[in-house]
Amino acid sequence: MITGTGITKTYKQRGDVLGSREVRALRGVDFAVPRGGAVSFIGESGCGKTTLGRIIAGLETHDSGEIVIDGTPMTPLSPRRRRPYFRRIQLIHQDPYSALNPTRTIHQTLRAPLELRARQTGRPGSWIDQRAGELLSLVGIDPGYVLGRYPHQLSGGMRQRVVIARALTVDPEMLVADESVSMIDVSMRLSILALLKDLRERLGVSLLFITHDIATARYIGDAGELYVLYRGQVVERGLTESVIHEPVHPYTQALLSAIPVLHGLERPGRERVVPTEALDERHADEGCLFARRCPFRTERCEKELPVLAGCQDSSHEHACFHPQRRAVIPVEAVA
Ligand SMILES: Nc1ncnc2c1ncn2[C@@H]1O[C@H](COP(=O)(O)OP(=O)(O)OP(=O)(O)O)[C@@H](O)[C@H]1O
Repeated sequence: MITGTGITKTYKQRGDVLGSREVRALRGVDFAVPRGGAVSFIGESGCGKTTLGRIIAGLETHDSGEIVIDGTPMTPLSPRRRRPYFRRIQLIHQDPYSALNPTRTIHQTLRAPLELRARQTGRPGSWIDQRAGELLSLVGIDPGYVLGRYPHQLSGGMRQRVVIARALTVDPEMLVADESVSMIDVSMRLSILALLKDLRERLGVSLLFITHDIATARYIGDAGELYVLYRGQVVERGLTESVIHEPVHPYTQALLSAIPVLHGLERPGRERVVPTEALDERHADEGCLFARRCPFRTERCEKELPVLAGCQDSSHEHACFHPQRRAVIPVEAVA
């Protein structure tokens, strides 16, 4: 079980004539990924998804909050003592092209971490090549075909499978997949997603999926939870099917709509969700983070920040002063 409580992260960005500025990538994110569970984070570009994935995988530090892995809080531990915990969490990068060393064959790529694993677990040297073969078969590729090849000799889909096999060399408890299919051919995407689901079922690894695509989140996390992230804050969270079928936060509703228009409104004429580009986010830190784009905002929204809480009208949590089920035109309806 991996949990995070109140995770914050602020970056200092060097600016132009206006000087440097701070970007609050994460503003107190709470999450829980149960053993063998599936959790998806969804949100548009810049909402903090990648930052969160890297923090969870131990590749980035956070400013405040706590990550607890199997009951052990990480903050009091030295970086050296944290390492074995974070090794249980493997990040699968979105870009299989840059994730593999182009000068190494697939055999060399898998052999290095397996040698370490063999030493850690007291296994004989003969186990290493046998395990490399097993892992490649597990991810659906013929070891005989790929072991002697270099990454550039493989298709994008195969490369991504090798990246997944490499992640499995350390027997992880959780895979963090950051837009893992966005950079491979459309025809290959579904099979990689199916592979991740299959690995979850067969190996019992939990899956944290980070995406901007609602259809992907739905496919991967059908039996799990969906977190909707907006400007570093979780604005809606619950069972994936519940959030998708009965979203109550206007941002989730906009994400689910094929076009950013919400129907069934009490305030006709103001229904358009303002596109992000139209906003100067620097001065938008007061009140609800979504208020300036929201067709349902009231005075309260401009002054107070809503926090994540449950409500009578839905089975999941949201951070909104005016949560309401509203009809959404599903993405599939506009193909
Ligand atoms: N190393 C960094 N230095 C400064 N700012 C950063 C850094 N990494 C991320 N940011 C900023 O933090 C915010 C969140 O970025 P992040 O990459 O986590 O978002 P994202 O949702 O994954 O976006 P995308 O889907 O475009 O990758 C963005 O405004 C981004 O510009």
